[in-house]
Amino acid sequence: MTVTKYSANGNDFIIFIAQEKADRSELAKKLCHRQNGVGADGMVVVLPHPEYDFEWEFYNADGSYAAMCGNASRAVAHFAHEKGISKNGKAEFLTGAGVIHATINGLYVVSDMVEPRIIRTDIEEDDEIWWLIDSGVPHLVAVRDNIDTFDLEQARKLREKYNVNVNICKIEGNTMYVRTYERGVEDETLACGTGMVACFIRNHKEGKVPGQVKVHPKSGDELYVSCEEGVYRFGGKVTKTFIAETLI
Ligand SMILES: N[C@H](CCC[C@H](N)C(=O)O)C(=O)O
Repeated sequence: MTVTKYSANGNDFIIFIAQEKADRSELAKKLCHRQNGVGADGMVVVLPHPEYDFEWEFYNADGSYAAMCGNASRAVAHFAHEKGISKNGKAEFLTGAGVIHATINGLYVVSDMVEPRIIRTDIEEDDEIWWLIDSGVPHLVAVRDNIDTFDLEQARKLREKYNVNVNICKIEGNTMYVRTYERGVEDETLACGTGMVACFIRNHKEGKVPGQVKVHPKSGDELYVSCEEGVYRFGGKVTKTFIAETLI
């Protein structure tokens, strides 16, 4: 089977087209395995849809299904556009969290995120306040002055306790820095789109940042997140890295 590999600022994905929905958890585990497979943080299956350009299935590297993935939404929009599945610089597709509208301009892709939900703003863990925000998938967000260190043991505990992705972030002027421990990868990733959006939502709601910020994830790449007329938008470059014929 031919698969295409993308990196969205270090968050990497295997993408392929299928005609039928299926439980592809085992396949995702195999293909995402860093040594025995192609290696990726997640796997996206592009499926036909009667109303939208396509529908997707998204799986984390551990085979778990997730409703949404911000970085994969940008990568798959570019993939679909290049394949002619979507046209005119736009892609409109159905995810587990709702319909995503993406705009493709060369390698720069912007996804309009689904309506987020601020679930809790009062979670106290280890003497700091975390917000629980669903930006397509659930995220805990803490804001710190310094994110040079990220205690992954603490992140793992919080991930298990709340079944979420765990983010720490800091602000410097109109620039936000984000580090994310990702559910389903069970480690820190180099970027997490819904995590960057969740961090922006907290800081924007707390009046700490304007309506658009530059964001640097762990990879150091530069992306942006904005809130325009109530729509949370997330943009950055994507890179198509490989086309591979799978033998497993
Ligand atoms: N690990 C997430 C899904 C992928 C999110 C992330 N890769 C993104 O870019 O939004 C979860 O299971 O909730």
